[in-house]
Amino acid sequence: MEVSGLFSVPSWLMGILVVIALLLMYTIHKQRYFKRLEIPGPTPIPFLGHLHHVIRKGFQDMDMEMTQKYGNCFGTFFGNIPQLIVTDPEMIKQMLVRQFSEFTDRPRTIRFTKFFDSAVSVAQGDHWKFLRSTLSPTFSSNKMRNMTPLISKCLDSLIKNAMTMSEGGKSVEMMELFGAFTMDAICCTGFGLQIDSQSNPDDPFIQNAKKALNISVGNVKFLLAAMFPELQTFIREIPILNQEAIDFFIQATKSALADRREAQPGSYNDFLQLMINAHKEDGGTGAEDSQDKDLGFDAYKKRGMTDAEVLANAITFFLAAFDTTSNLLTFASYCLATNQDVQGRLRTEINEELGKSKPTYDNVFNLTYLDMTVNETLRMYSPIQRLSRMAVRDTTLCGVKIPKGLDVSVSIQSLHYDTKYWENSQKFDPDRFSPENKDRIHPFTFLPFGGGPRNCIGMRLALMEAKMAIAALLQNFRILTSPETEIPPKIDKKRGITRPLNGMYLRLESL
Ligand code: HEM
Repeated sequence: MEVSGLFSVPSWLMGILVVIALLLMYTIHKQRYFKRLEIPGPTPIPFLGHLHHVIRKGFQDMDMEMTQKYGNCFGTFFGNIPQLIVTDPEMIKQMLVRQFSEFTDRPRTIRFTKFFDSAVSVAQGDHWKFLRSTLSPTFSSNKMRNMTPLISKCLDSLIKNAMTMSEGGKSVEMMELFGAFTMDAICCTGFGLQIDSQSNPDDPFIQNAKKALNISVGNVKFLLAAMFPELQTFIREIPILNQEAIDFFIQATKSALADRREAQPGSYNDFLQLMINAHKEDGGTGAEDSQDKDLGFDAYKKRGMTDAEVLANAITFFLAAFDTTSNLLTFASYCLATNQDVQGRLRTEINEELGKSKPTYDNVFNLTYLDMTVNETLRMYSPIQRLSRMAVRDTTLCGVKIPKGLDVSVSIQSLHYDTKYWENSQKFDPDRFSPENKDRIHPFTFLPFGGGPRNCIGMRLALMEAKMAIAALLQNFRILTSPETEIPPKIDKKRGITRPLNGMYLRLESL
């Protein structure tokens, strides 16, 4: 082919150049999204957007650096998918609470395995409303109170395990200690399963939970979906979770379900049972039953939960509860080891209020300084770094135009470290949350469990478990740093969950 009569280019090369030009036009058009809305933000790289920052720095550091530079509302790109990052408390309040009806859904930025479309965390519209209203009663204070004996049993194993691991003054890897405790607690409170992963760190539940959560974003389907969001209708199965591990949990849940069907009515009082009660035998079966069309709230209620929904939600609870709660405990122990004054004050409170009594739901929720300490740990090391909503229709948020479908993400850590709201924000200081100071905390600047009607459904369970475990640990041990303790701990940037990169080694001295 002749170009302007000057030189000739083979047609195959011309074809390639045209395709490249079209692809470039596509990505440039996509990435002009925020320019069209007049929203500031860093310049994206064609196709990748800001994915290279996510991979290199992780969400936490990327969000904090960009917030410093572009303010509390700016646009970024996950591949070619626009994401508005917000840290303005007023905008957050509007989105999570006041304008919730316009932001009911979480974006399916990348549509992972179709199986999870039936999970309460992923479901949208009336399907979410139905699942949330069916599952919420499981986490009432009364249900939590009734679970005290189950957690108490797991605490006995935690203390026994801590004794063994710390024998001879050895450093204890706290992620391992608390990972096993959290797994035992989820299994018994959620599924009535008595596993003792604390005596057996190679327990398949622990191993598979770790495997399942080892999220990999380096696969071709994932990158294609980020670069060409339109293809997501066709690319529905993006295997970022480890399928072998998910299959393990599917089998474990199926066998727990089979046990229930043979058990006497009233034998179980956990959330698996609640789902079974809401389950309809002639509902759909199998993962294919996931929701592609919205039936409407009343029709869902009438239909009850399907097999696919029971399974997807059981597994979601496993996964949502494991890393979050165990990392909260890991960082709480680090904060106590590096702040002996706080640890001393907390032990005094525990001794005065509990003495030698075992921690229970009621007695730990009465401990003010424990609550302050847990909150400050959650501020500094929020296990979840971002929370997201999607506009279900065109709207505005505090004057900013938000088109339907836009992913609006709140950078939790940027908020938690913002010196406008938190004086000396790098300092661990539980007194920020004292009854006298609490009222001075700017609303919607502390969001470890999210906010509004779609906040964390498991918050009460997580706080109960964490508070009972800290109280039991301080009744039995002094937590100290060891030569292996990394101060400050490096954070694993490759995960959306805040966890130490190199483990958390501390010493536990028996009291
Ligand atoms: C320290 C522990 C935990 C932390 C920090 C945490 C944090 C969060 C956050 C930030 C969200 C998003 C909220 C929002 O978008 O506004 C969330 C949602 C969720 N969490 Fe948790 N979580 C924890 C423990 C748990 C536990 C123990 C469970 C279950 C047993 C759980 C189940 C869920 C579910 C199912 C959702 C989605 C709720 C919905 O979409 O309706 N989480 N969590």
